[in-house]
Amino acid sequence: MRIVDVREITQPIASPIRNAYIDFSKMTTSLVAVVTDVIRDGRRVVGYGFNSNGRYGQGGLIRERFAARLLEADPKSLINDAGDNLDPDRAWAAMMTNEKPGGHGERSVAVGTLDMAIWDATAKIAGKPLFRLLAERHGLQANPRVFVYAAGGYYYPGKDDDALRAEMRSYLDRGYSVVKMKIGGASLAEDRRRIEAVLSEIGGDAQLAVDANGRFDLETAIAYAKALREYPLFWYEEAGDPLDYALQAALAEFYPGPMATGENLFSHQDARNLLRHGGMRPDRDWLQFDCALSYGLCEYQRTLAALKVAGWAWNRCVPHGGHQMSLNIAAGLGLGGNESYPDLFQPYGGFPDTVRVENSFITMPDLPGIGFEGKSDLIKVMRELAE
Ligand SMILES: O=C([O-])CC(=O)C(=O)O
Ligand SMILES: [Mg+2]
Repeated sequence: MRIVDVREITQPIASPIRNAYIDFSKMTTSLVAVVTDVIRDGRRVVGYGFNSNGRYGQGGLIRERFAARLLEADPKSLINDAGDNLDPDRAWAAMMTNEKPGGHGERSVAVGTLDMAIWDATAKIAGKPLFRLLAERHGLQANPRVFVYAAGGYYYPGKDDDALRAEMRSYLDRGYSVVKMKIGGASLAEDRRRIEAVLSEIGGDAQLAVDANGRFDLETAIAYAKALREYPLFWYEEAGDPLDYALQAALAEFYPGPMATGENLFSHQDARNLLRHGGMRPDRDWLQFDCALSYGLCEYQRTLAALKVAGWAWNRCVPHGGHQMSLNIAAGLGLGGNESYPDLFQPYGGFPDTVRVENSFITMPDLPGIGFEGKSDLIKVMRELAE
């Protein structure tokens, strides 16, 4: 068996929303297909992947380096010892041939996108949902019930507090009991007003998390901490620059509630540095590393190993990104849950069509692979690329 083709297309996921750092008016994603010569249920097995929102499509890197290396490798070097399936770690090693360590940049997005497709193909060839394959590999019991929260609350031209409240109410109506909104894209006084509007809307029905997208310097991060700690927030996310571990550690002195960060750390070494130097507290804080931005699931397993060494439980991880790949990792390896964007980044984000959110939990259906075939709008664009 072998990989016979790797395809990439860069697709728009643009919208007029804005967080404290960027707008999404030109946002794109790379959609990739890893085509194999294996037939299952009368169909050629094709693995699919895409990168998470927030970083752009990686067509150049994928086509020039990472897909090219997969196709140039000796096919036998990419499969397992039994010769009956792909070996994602061997494929990962082939992609990373002649890449120096450090300076992770955005090649981690290109590799993470292809890694998603390789794991999708691997689980399909094994005839199992990825979350079950992962649980077996780790000697764990899969738990198809996964916590999900609704992310949104963006700044948007002309959006007033009533529109923000209506948005949050609509997430509650769709089964969520934790919602997230953006802060840091307005003055502290304005953000306080927005937060209070949402808190009064959701009352005791839900909890609110806030996300500053790395906008604040230390002084501003602390000024917000002093204001935010008066509210019963689910978490205070990405206050400062993602690589400023000293800022994060200093912030912990002013913010006794849960902090969250990690979506812009793209390697297990960066994650380890956060745990070593970022003052994050394993009893209450949350880690948001997103495999689709950070070299994929092969690397994410190394990140989880680093967590264990640092004394962190895997259920402190609630990945960024709202994709089914992280849902599988959560269900297979016991993460604390996953992000979800009920109104954004379609058709890539979200759940298979049959899935309903109840009390902020979903149940994973038993679909082979990552489960893309269960989401009709998504599998349609995927098949246009490769089948
Ligand atoms: O607005 C973004 O870039 C997405 C984000 O931070 C999140 O989902 O936590
Ligand atoms: Mg965020």
